[in-house]
Amino acid sequence: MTQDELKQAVARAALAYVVPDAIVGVGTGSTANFFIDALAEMKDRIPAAVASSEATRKRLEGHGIRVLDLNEVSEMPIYVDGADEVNARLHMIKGGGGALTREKIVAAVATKFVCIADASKQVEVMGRFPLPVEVIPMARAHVARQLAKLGGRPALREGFVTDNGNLILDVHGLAIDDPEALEAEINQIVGVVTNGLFALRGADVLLLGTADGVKTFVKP
Ligand SMILES: O=C(CO)[C@H](O)[C@H](O)COP(=O)(O)O
Repeated sequence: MTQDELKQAVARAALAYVVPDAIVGVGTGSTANFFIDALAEMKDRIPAAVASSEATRKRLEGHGIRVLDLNEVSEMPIYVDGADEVNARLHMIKGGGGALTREKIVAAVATKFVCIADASKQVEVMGRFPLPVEVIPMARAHVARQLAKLGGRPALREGFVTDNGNLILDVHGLAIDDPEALEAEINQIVGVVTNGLFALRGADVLLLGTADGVKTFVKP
């Protein structure tokens, strides 16, 4: 199976977690796009969705799915999104598409985070994928110096501005042996909006696309 077929398979499997008559939170990226396309088939059974990026909002609306502002929503049973890396504790690195902050905010409101990923995203130790950090533009150099003190090599994502008008530093070479501690530590740096570690609030369910079919992992 191709990587896209694996992504499509997990996207379809995630439909089983969508709660009829309830709002669904939707992530960003190519796997999330397959989920949006699959969700369109059951759009009559969901009242609306919340989008984690402008790209996702456009794709949902393109399918005729109503998109609500998160501030209008107090309960959301599930949030479905992809990941750049995911470990056995269902901690993730996210933000390859630069939508990490909105993804983290929408996920925080959801009761259950369903991660959909092809098998290439499963890792023992996270960190091969550079960790995205969203930064207020005037703090870019300061934050880069602080990240270097943590042992990372930050690189500005050239020509990229987030939906929030900020910049992304992609941090290479970080040793991520304690993802929860590192997530908290990076978020303490003044000028950081958030970082792409999703460990303090990881996924609750991982649907992993493999050559042997979709495997389900539940947060230990
Ligand atoms: O965090 C993300 C976007 O900010 C994506 O979920 C992550 O980059 C995975 O993307 P894809 O499904 O295209 O592999």
